[in-house]
Order: sequence, then structure tokens, then C-alpha cells
Amino acid sequence: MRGLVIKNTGSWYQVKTEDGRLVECKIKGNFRLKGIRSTNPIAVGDNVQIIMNQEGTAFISEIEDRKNYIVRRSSNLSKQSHILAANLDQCLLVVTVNYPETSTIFIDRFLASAEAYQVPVKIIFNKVDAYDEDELRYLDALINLYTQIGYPCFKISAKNGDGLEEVKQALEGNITLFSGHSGVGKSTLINALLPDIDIKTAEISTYHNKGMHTTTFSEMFSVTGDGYIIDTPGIKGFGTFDMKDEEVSHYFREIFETSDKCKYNNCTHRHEPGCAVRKAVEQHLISESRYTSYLNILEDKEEGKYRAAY
Ligand SMILES: Nc1nc2c(ncn2[C@@H]2O[C@H](COP(=O)(O)OP(=O)(O)OP(=O)(O)O)[C@@H](O)[C@H]2O)c(=O)[nH]1
Ligand SMILES: [Zn+2]
Repeated sequence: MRGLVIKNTGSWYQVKTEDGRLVECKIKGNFRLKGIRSTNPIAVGDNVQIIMNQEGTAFISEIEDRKNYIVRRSSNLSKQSHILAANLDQCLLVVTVNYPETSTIFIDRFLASAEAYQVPVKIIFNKVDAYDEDELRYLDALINLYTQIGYPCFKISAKNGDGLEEVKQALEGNITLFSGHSGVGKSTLINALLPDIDIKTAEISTYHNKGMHTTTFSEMFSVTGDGYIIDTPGIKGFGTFDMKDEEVSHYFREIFETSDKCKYNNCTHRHEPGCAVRKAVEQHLISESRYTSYLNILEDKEEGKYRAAY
């Protein structure tokens, strides 16, 4: 029988079967997956085959190929990773123009890593109830910028409910991960979307065993329209990844499109003659803030800091 893993409590997995039942499952057999040394072979979001037993519980016998997954490295010492969630359909990045301010560098780095992981992102601008005129103008400019690049944007107040209907629609039929840095209102938003569950009290814990093994129990919450929200503490972004200088621009959509016209095909868009990207920035066809974020990643990469940033 096929099912979706919606909760991982360490020793048990809760699987929702295709006919809508919730079944407590254990793993049977050896689940070493190609290419990953993981502390947990199965994560929320995995599609699995289960074999029912007489007690009404089941064994997970097979795991289907993942379209993507996010990991956290268990510790610096071990090379093992902990898979936090699999098969994400999208990520909703919650940001704020103020209280606290989310920088465009943070947004653009997040978008770049999501591009690398091939997870579509939508941006939620929260706390619109709290902004003054200048902040609202800046907010609209940002929405304009990111919508044009191809990232859908939402303007909401998790506090008073403005804009929540559009967010609910975006959740339908999708497995969604919420991200955003501390204080932007993720918990407030998720609680508003899931009034029956208090996220802060959801059963999620972490334990350490000789400093080598860390497990985060994660859970997906059902939303109307066959969608799920993943809220795993500690995920601020995607994992780390290595890339060459000339690859960074692949993760900035509009820079990548323009780079076709650069004189050199390995142009890094910094000092090279005949760089179409720099020209587009001068002509305000590419935003200065996006270009700055792009340079910022290149610089950090050179200093070996980029990996540490996520
Ligand atoms: N004015 C206003 N305040 C909000 C809104 N949403 C959240 N807040 C407030 O912002 C603060 C942080 O909200 P949280 O929901 O805890 O933020 P979080 O992103 O979950 O933060 P972490 O748990 O640290 O990751 C709280 O004091 C909320 O009441 C909003 O739409 N408008
Ligand atoms: Zn160039």
C-alpha cells in the first residue's frame, strides 16, 4: 500500500495511506540510500510502500525516489546528514520590511539556494499593518522587483488576517516549507493558517548523544485542499552547496538570462570587458540590489564564508 510520511518521532513514522488512514510504521530492512550518508533514511514528505501487520501497524518496505530533499549536517565531525524533509513542492519565505528588517541580501541568498535545490519560492511580506508610508512604498518596490523576476509575492498581516486567503490558496495541493529569519512572524502565520494546532506546543524535540548524533523530529500539518505545511525548527534555509564562480549567476534568473550576451561565456560579471550584465545594471534593467547580492555571494565564496552562511 502506498502512503505519505507525515510525522517522524524518531522510532516511529506516521504514514497517511492513499485511502486516508493514519498508520504507525516502523522500518523494515536496510535503507541505505545512494549518495547520502544519513542518520535517518526516511523523512516527512517521503512516499513509501507499507506492509500492514495484524496489530494495525505496518512496516515501511520501500521508499520512492525523491524529487528533492533538504538536509542538515549532523555535526562538523561526522559526514552524516540529517534529512529534514523530502519532496517539497514550494517554499514560502516570510520576510519583513521592518520589525525586524529582512535584508535583500538575505532574500537573494535564500532565492539563489532555492534555485540550486530547484524548489520554487513565493515571498510573503508580513506585518503590513505596522508599516508607515515610506515602508509601504519600499515594500511595493520590492514586490515589483521580485514579481518581475518571477517570484510570486504576497502582502499580509498574520496578526490581523489581511491577505491570508491568498496564502491558503497557495498551500492547496502542495507540500510547503516555511522559512524566514527569527521574528518575521512564521509561527504567528502558521498558527493563523492552522487554528487547531499550536505550533509552539507541537511535539518536536532534539536530543544529543555524545555530541555526534542529533535528531530533529519533524511533522507535516494538513491544510485544506490536500496540502501540507512543514514546520521544522532550525531550518532557516537550505543546506550548503558548492559551486564554481561562474555558476553563481545561474541562480539569479535575470542575471543568467542576460549573461548570454556577455562577451566571454565564463564571464563572472565583475570586471570582464563586454559584460552585458554590468551594462544592464547601469541601464537599470537589472536591479542594483540583486547585483550587490550576487557580488556578495562571490566575495564570501572567495573567503570561504558562503558555506558557513547557511
Ligand atoms: N504587527 C505585527 N506583528 C506581528 C505580525 N506577525 C507576527 N507579529 C509579531 O512578531 C513577533 C514575532 O512573531 P513570531 O511568529 O514569533 O515569529 P517567528 O518568525 O516564528 O520567530 P522565531 O520563532 O524566532 O523563528 C511576535 O511578537 C508577533 O506577535 C504581524 O502581521 N503584524
Ligand atoms: Zn558578464
